[in-house]
Amino acid sequence: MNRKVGLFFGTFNPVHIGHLIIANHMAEFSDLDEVWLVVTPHNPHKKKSTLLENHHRLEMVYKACEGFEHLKPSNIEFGLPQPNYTSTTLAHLQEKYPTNEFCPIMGEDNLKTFHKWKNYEVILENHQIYVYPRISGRKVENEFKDHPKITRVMAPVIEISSTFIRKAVKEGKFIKPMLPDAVWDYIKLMNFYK
Ligand SMILES: Nc1ncnc2c1ncn2[C@@H]1O[C@H](COP(=O)(O)OP(=O)(O)OP(=O)(O)O)[C@@H](O)[C@H]1O
Ligand SMILES: O=C(O)c1ccc[n+]([C@@H]2O[C@H](COP(=O)([O-])O)[C@@H](O)[C@H]2O)c1
Repeated sequence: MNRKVGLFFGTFNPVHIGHLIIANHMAEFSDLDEVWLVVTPHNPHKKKSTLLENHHRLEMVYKACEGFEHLKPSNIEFGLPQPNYTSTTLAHLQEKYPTNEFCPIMGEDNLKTFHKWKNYEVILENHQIYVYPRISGRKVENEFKDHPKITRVMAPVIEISSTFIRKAVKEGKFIKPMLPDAVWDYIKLMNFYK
């Protein structure tokens, strides 16, 4: 049987409830059978300076997904060339799991810069992209507006970022509700982001 797998890519430094709510919402309220949270070693558009090691970010995603039947952590990009281009990862996954149908998941904000991604036309040709709403100023008025390969899924908008969390932890703020409990505990235990 073909499984429809949503791919939620991110650096997850750290994974937070904003990520988890979207991933779970996609798994529960769209036709995706499951959602993989793909931990990216190096986003082509971001600096690596404040990044925790790959295995720590993966461990936090693993802890965040525990107890969610349809959410899975993925380290598939760890063995691929860096920076990690999504088109390369998709080609690799399709070869490894030929019967799965892979559908990248992205926020509406990412759709605005999607034309700058490497081989974005190839991604659109071969994959259905699932887009959820974000608050991000102006609406998307570009070539992707009513694109047939884009499926929109309504989901709650939760404006938390990993940047905010890293800064708050550094300042000693108590922000436990913004993170899955096990992730908060792990950050404390390991003394991350101090
Ligand atoms: N609060 C949120 N709600 C929904 N999607 C989010 C949220 N925060 C980030 N995302 C999206 O989740 C994916 C992974 O996010 P990423 O790991 O880059 O987190 P981030 O919080 O944006 O990180 P940073 O603040 O370090 O840049 C990206 O596609 C990003 O756009
Ligand atoms: O393939 C690309 O050209 C490309 C360009 C920018 C971002 N991405 C991927 O998109 C994911 C989310 O990006 P971001 O910037 O919203 O954190 C991240 O895991 C990146 O690897 C991919």
